[in-house]
Amino acid sequence: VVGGSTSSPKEWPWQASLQVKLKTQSHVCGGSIIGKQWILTAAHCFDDLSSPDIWRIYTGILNQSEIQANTSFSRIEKIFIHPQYEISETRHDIALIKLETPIEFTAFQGPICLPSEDRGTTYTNCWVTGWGFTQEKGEIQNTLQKVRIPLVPTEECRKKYIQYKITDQMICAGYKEGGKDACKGDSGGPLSCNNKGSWQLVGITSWGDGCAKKDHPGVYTKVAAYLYWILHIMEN
Ligand SMILES: COC(=O)c1cc(NC(=O)c2cccc(O)c2C)c2cc(C(=N)N)ccc2c1
Repeated sequence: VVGGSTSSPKEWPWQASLQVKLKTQSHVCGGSIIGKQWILTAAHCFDDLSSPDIWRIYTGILNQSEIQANTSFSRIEKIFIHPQYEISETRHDIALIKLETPIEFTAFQGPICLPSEDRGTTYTNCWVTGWGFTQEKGEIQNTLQKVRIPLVPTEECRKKYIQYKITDQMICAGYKEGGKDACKGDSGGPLSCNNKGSWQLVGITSWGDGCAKKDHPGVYTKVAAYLYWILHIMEN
C-alpha cells in the first residue's frame, strides 16, 4: 500500500496473508476470509505457483513478524481459479481457496460480507489493505497497511487506461493526483467498503500500471460481478 498508515489489531479481521514455502517462505498475496473454510483472492497469485501444497494461509495476524516456525497456519484443500481467467491476463482475476480445516472466528479473524447484488450502490468509504510495497521499487511491509481510496467511475477509468481493457467486471479506485494506492504484494487483498455500518468486500486488488501514479487508478476485480460463481463454488 502506497501512502497508507499502519492498521490496528482487529481492524481488518478478514485480511489473510497467503505465503509460499519453497526453500524459504515469503508473503505472496493478500486474501479475504468470506467463510470458515473459504478465502477469496486473485487468480494471478497462482501463476506458476499452482500446487496447493506449497501454500501457507495466515489469518488473525497484524505483523509479519508474528509468523515464526511454530505459528499456526491453514493449508489449502483446493484452489478454484475462475474458468475464464488466463495467465498474465487481467480479466476474471479471481480465485477461491478452500481450506483443509475450518478456521474459528474470533475478534482477530472473521469474515467480511460479500456485496449485495450489483445494484450500482455508490460506495463512499472504501479502504485498501495489505502488506505490499509502499513504492514501486519496494518491499513487503511488516505491519498491515491501510489507505482510504475513492472509487473512480468506469468511464473515467477507461480514459486513463486506453491501452488496457477495463471491463464491467472491474472497479477502479484512486486519486487523480496519485500518491495513494495498492501495490505489488497487496494483490488478492480486499477493497473493503463500509456501507451503512457493514463492511462489504467490493473489490479484490488486481493490477495497475505502476503504483500510485497520477491518472493511473488501481484496478480491482468487481466482486459483485462474480457472486453467482462464488456462491456456486461454496455450495457444491
Ligand atoms: C504480482 O503482482 C504484481 O506484479 C503487481 C504489479 C502491479 N503494478 C506494477 O506495475 C508493478 C508494481 C510494483 C512492482 C512491479 O514490478 C510492477 C510491475 C500492481 C499494481 C497495483 C496498483 N497500482 N493498484 C496493484 C497490484 C499490483 C500487482
